[in-house]
Amino acid sequence: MDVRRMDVRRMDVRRMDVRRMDVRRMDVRRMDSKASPVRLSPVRLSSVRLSSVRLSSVRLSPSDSRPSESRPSDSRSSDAHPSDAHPSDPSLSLLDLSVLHLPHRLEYKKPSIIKGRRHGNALARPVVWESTFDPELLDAIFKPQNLTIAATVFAVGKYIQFLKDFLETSERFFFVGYNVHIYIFTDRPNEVPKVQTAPGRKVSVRVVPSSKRWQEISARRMEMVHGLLQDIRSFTHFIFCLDVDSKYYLDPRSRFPYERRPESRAYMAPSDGDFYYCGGAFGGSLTKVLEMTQVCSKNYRDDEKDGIEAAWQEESHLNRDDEKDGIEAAWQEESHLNRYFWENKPSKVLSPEYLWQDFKS
Ligand SMILES: CC(=O)N[C@H]1[C@@H](OP(=O)(O)OP(=O)(O)OC[C@H]2O[C@@H](n3ccc(=O)[nH]c3=O)[C@H](O)[C@@H]2O)O[C@H](CO)[C@H](O)[C@@H]1O
Ligand SMILES: [Mn+2]
Repeated sequence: MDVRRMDVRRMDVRRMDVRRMDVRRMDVRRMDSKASPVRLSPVRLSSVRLSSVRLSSVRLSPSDSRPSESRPSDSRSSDAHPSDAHPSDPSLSLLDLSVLHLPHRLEYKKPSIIKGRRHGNALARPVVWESTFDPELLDAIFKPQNLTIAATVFAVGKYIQFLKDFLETSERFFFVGYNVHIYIFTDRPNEVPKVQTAPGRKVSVRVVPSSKRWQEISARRMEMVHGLLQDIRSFTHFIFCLDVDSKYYLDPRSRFPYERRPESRAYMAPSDGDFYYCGGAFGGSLTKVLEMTQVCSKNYRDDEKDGIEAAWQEESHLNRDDEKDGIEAAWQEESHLNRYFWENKPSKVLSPEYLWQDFKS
């Protein structure tokens, strides 16, 4: 999937709002699940941080999901452990105190994400960002409490192919050191990959009906998750319900999508780089931007003139369009921009809040 082909909108931070855009109307949907070199830049993709790692996701067209005669009541459970119950644990009752109910039809100003980061927003609820918490401190407080964390993940139809990555990266990043129980809902129990789990962690499978409509698969998760929660409520403290087409990652800079071919003037060695800067929002004083655009455009043109295309054409990391003419840096001007900012550090770096991937609007 090429995220560049998706619509990235410029967001005015003063009027920032969660946008709802149906990604299903985009080309991405028609992507063949077999041919899926996913190029997601770490900065570009909206991400969720759980336990200090990013969870990024891709989606497939679930067109080959099979209809099924079976009904929801076919769901089988193989995972209840009532003997583990510790209902008197104080953290269970504490959770209820955190619920705020909105008085009927009260109108109020939209909470600010910007102010909320430092001062608490209109809801007196923090917006959780990296650096607004200290993972070591949280672990020191929560680990001794012997908490049980559950996660649900649906892998129906061909989405089963995502499960291996999901499970393997969960094992490495998702609440490491806690009791973790992952509940897989699938119509293909025989295809669930075997993944080695550390002590205290387990995975179990619940069989659910197939469906040919992805809308139904996605929507019926609420009902099935609800059913599961009834079974596990007495011995589970927290639950996270996750898309299976996700995986956790902590990318080293050697894996940033910089230009990696030494022939290019945008080349970045594996040990180079600070951040991956996206090309969709930059600015500054006129003279600085003038310098920058001059260097980048000259380097781009000189690369082109050098006719290194023969060598480049063989590069496997080129996307299809690049292969055709073989003259562009991996990510065109963005690659040159990244090289430039490696040598000439920008005076300010904007967070991904300033240019967010819009999946929905
Ligand atoms: C990252 C994110 O915000 N994802 C949400 C977005 O979905 P996405 O656009 O990410 O949709 P999606 O195709 O990932 O479907 C959601 C999930 O349903 C499951 N699935 C779907 C199709 C299928 O054939 N088999 C299967 O198992 C699977 O776990 C998948 O991860 O909008 C959906 C609305 O319906 C859900 O709210 C998703 O949670
Ligand atoms: Mn998804």
